[in-house]
Amino acid sequence: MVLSSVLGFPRIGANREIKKAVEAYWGGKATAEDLTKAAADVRKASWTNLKNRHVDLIPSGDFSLYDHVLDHSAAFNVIPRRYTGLDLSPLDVYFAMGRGRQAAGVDVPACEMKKWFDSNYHYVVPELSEQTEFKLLFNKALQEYNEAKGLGISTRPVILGPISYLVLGKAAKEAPANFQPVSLLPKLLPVYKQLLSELKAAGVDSVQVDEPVLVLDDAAKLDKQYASAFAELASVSPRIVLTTYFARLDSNINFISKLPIAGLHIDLVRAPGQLDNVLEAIKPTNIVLSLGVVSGRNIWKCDFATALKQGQKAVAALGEDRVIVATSSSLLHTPVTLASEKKLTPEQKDWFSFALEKAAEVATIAALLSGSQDSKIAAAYEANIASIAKRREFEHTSDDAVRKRVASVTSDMYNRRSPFATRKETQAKHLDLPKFPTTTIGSFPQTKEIRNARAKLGKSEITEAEYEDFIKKEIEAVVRFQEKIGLDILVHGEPERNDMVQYFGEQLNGFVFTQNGWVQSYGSRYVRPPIIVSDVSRSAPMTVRWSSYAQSLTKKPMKGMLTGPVTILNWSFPRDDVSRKLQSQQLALALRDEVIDLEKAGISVIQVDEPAIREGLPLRRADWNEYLGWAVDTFKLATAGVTDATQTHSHFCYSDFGDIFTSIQRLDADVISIEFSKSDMKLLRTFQQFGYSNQIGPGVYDIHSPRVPSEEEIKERLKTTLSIIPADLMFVNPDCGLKTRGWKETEASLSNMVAAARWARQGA
Ligand code: MET
Ligand SMILES: [Zn+2]
Repeated sequence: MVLSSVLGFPRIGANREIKKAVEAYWGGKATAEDLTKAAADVRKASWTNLKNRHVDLIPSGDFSLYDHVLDHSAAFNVIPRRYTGLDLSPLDVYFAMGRGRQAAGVDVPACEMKKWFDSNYHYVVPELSEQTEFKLLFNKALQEYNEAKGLGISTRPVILGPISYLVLGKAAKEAPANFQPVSLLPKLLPVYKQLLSELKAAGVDSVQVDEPVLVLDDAAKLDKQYASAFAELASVSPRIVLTTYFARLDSNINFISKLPIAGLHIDLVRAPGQLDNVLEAIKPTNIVLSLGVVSGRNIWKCDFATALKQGQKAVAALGEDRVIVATSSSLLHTPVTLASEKKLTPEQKDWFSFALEKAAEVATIAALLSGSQDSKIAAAYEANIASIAKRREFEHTSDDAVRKRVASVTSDMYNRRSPFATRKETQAKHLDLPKFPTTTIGSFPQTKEIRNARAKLGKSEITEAEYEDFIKKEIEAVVRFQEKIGLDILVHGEPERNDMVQYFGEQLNGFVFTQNGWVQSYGSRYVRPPIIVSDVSRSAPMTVRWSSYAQSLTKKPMKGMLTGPVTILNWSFPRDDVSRKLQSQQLALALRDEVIDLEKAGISVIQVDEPAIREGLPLRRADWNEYLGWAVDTFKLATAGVTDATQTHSHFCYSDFGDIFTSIQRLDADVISIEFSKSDMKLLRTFQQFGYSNQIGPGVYDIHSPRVPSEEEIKERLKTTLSIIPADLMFVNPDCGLKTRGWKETEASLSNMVAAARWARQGA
């Protein structure tokens, strides 16, 4: 019989219970016991729901209060010294690592976060060195397995594999320059052996060991480590199902198929082409193949016919007992359930599947492959065929004007009129900025009042006019605040925006929205990605009135603020019937019109944020050029329509930009701001090494933590930065927008930042 499986489930809870509970705990409004209880309730609901949808292999241990990589670090005693000896409970140490802590005499910044592969989820980066003393402090997978068992639900524990854990980590400060985290594998393995043998002793039948780094090019060099590690683990472990996702295994399958594993999971949504290769490699073995046919990364209903074809091929090669139907990855990246969506039309609802609906899909496909005679299964198949046909019909309706406009884009539309050096001079005259101009990344604190006003407007409890008034007052307050603090390029603060992508999606044609489609970005921060369903166009200016209102309040330059085409695309659920390139081009043309309109309205500094450009980079290097080609081009298409006097900015965060350095240069933005405050200076050295020619504002402090950086700290940072970046190219700004911060810390931090910039001016 073909079994069904789900690799992981959203943690937020159907009604955002976990977000609320965690934030209440942080705010001192709930106890640790309250939090533990909320977590247990959500786990119970998830397991029960999966069981009710007839999923055979239900995950446990994948739940997290903040991040699953952080969970492993906490359990493995990978706790940097700065978080110990502070007299904090283990739970508070855990949260301090995730988000920093500044209270009652304790002042520690958060650990670094990084994007989880090519998703918008961020994990907390383990810090490793020879001094790391791995110890199994607790066995989370076992605890949750037993918890489910107590509820009468049998589960398959999920853990992050040892090699991925190390590769995703970084060298701690004390480690020598050439230190490779993966060199710690022999020291880490005993911990995994203990963890796995405890699972086995508890009666666990099989365990899901995630090794997502196996889809990366560099994994080819780790073949020996994989062979020795899994040989050791297999001897003490329950049966191991090795899971890979988000891309293809390519030649790595050659060594993977020789590992002593019971099962292998591959992603057939992202990489359907790998099936033949993998089947051939594992056919002579006993390995069970888990087919990731239901997308864990998008929300379109699965096309059963396609999934069945893949499934039948696998069954023909391996037999029913060696095939599992699964989600392509954890469902962490999808919302919990369509059932909470009250505003989608029945037609739209019929297009989508969220996590719980996807669970039903894997179960149905598995039943179909097992030759089920159940009439409900047959009916589900019929219904799927009908839905898919209807969606295909809808997809064929296109907006001809938009398609024609994309086709008629000319090459001069991609380039500014003059080269950067000329523009820099023109802008210097036009803007009259001091040396080391200070600015922010755009958003100011999204206070409760702002969220309330928006909610009230949504429920028609206040009128449009009242809302406008409210937003105007907010903008005015933000402008006055920035003048008082002494910033040089001001922003309007983005109070009118719920989210930097959703806000634009709501005003563009071609998008639909969910009410409750929350997806975790980091910690307790969740976003509701819009869904692109058809051709994209702009009906009217989107930001001009707010920006020009803000500009009318001050003599200082007001920066217009837009989200770039690649980021809108990457942070939405894209269509799967046309290319990402085409969707990005359509977005770029809409934004180009907006940029030109802003300039016409007297806005001389325009920032087009592309924080997600790096995250959209394909995981396999062979695919990079194609992506970077259109990603950079579409950014340029969006921004290049202005005169030399207009200063374009762009912003990037959370990435290893070294990889895409030449593409960042090719964007040709006049100023870029980058997040790097938590990484080391390596990134800036890359810019130096390659001779980045335009202006740059390396984030001088970390906004993802409530912690206030001291003036001294910022000066130190400026000093180091200035040893690498020429003074006349340097801007001074935080590393990202301030929307998640409170006013108090914002005021303190920005004042320190401005003071540090003034100090730098004197010295320079
Ligand atoms: C994730 S990047 C955020 C950029 C946006 N302009 C903001 O400030 O918040
Ligand atoms: Zn950012």
